[in-house]
Amino acid sequence: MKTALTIAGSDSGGGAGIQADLKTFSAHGVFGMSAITAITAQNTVEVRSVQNIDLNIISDQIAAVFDDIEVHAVKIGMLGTPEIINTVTDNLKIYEPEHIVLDPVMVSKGGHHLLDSNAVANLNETLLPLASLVTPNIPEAEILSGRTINSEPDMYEACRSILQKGPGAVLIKGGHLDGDPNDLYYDGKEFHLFKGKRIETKNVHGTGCTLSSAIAANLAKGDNMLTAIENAKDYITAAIAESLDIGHGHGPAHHFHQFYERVT
Ligand SMILES: Nc1ncnc2c1ncn2[C@@H]1O[C@H](COP(=O)(O)OP(=O)(O)O)[C@@H](O)[C@H]1O
Ligand SMILES: Cc1ncc(COP(=O)(O)OP(=O)(O)O)c(N)n1
Repeated sequence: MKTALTIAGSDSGGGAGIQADLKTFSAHGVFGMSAITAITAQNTVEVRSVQNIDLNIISDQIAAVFDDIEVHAVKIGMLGTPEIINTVTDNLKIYEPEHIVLDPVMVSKGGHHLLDSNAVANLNETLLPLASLVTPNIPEAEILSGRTINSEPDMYEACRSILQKGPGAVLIKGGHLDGDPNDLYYDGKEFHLFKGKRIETKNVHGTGCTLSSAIAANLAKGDNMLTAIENAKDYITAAIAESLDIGHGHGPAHHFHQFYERVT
């Protein structure tokens, strides 16, 4: 059985964070494991409060998994502070997993800051160079690249700037632009536009978490990077198309356990 580890925050509402990641791993037939970096009191409407986890406990969770179990891919989500970023980086340098998908979570859909603004430098300098793939949304890509992104052509220059910070590849997600949600990939050699069709729904909570963990699951199962992203894009599109009207805000994506049976 293939395995994947998510290093991320908990969302009590179950739509994003660790909960979305583990549901996604499971739907892909991958055994999911977790190292929790923060506990958020969150629902489909808002993030009410956040408790960051003690650095030693974060470190111990990662070590406990790697010391015992073969990890085929790692997904990284909410990290919160410069100190948490440094702790995670130090551990990844020790265990050197083959695939690291970094979702540089900064702000929740409801506008709550999930990453200290003074932590972006740490993200750029320490963690980005270790990532096989970094998957910012448009506001995150603007911060990482230092460029304004108003259109698809702007995404190309932002990809180039982010790649210079050292990740193996970058995928800028286009969900926050008007029009169809196309995601742009760049690995220094080629660009690839993963085209989407916009689904009219408010229920898009946790879509970024779901996409990045689906990519990690597909890499764990042996897909190459482009195939892993293509398959993950199909997964998130189906998960949004049949997203759940749970709660009073942005409902969650629907994780189909029969996803592969449905499409094959
Ligand atoms: N309304 C939508 N219809 C179809 N796909 C969408 C929609 N909104 C977002 N997506 C896709 O979901 C994924 C996550 O997108 P995005 O919303 O940009 O990230 P985040 O959740 O990190 O803010 C991307 O593949 C994006 O293209
Ligand atoms: C604990 C936690 N981690 C990450 C997020 C952000 O998730 P994302 O997939 O970007 O979804 P939205 O917040 O934009 O709905 C989160 N909210 N909580």
